[in-house]
Amino acid sequence: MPDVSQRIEALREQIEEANYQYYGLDQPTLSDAEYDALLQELIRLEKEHPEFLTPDSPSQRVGGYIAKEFPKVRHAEALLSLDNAFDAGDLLEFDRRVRALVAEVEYVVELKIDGLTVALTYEDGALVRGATRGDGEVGEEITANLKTIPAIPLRLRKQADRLDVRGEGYMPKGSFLRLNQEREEAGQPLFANPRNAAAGSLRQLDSRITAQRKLGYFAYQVLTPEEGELASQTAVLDYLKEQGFSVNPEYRVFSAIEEVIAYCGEMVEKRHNYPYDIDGLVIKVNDIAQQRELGFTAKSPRWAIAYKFPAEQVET
Ligand SMILES: NC(=O)c1cc2c(N)ncc(C(N)=O)c2s1
Repeated sequence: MPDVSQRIEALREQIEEANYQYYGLDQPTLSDAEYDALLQELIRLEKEHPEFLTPDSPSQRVGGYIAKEFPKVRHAEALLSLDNAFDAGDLLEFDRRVRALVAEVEYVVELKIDGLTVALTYEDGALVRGATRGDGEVGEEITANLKTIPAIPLRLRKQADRLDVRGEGYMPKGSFLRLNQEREEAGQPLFANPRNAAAGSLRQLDSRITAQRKLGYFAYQVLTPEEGELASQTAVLDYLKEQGFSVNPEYRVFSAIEEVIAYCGEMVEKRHNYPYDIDGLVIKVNDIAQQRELGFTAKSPRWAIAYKFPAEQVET
């Protein structure tokens, strides 16, 4: 009979691997029943042997920490907002500004998830802090709540002294519909949309409530790609996936803005084809060195722009 600490370690590895397969690779390996059985055994063993409990154990995903308030935390680098483009003219203008500064350019186009931006910090491979965007400079520290989101790894899969990740926390449409049904049955006020529901869920003082909200997370940026010798945005996305993050697979690379414009037109028709809300696309210069050359204006990167889908006629 392996000793308890070996059994606990084995359970943690199996559970985190199952999370990665399900949320990182979208290829589940365990059934829900098998997964729950492992998690229940881990929680039981950690209760019987608290000396083996560690903060990065997957048992912490069920929450249980009740914050009094959310401490403020200053971001390592400001989370700037994106300039917006609403039509082909705006995108052509963006491309002209880019090409005035860099010669050959390639664009990556990613889905703009309608959630809220969340910054994550890992030290020696462990998630040590997570924060909301706040005003871009200072956010709210909501680490305990973020640990309940299986798509956010508690430990990185590859060695990294320090890693700062940006991504979007969101509530899948299915979770939103189920939550509002429960609230309606309980006579509670309904959430207007998945974005509000995600914001409310991430800012719960009781992380057990966050754990029940079935939130998701798509990682899309690292702060210092040069450190990891990541030369392009597509290399950053591959790296994030290797590290165990859930990375949205719907991204395209184009070498001409006309192709980006055509893709934006296609996506207006497909915007409801996903199990989560999107409100546009994010177009970025792919090459990291060119992003550095282009730099930032006072409020936004020069190397990226958000294409916003046209407002829809609300059925009255
Ligand atoms: N405000 C921002 O910088 C961004 C906001 C978002 C968003 N809501 N969804 C996806 C991305 C992305 N894939 O880069 C970005 S970037």
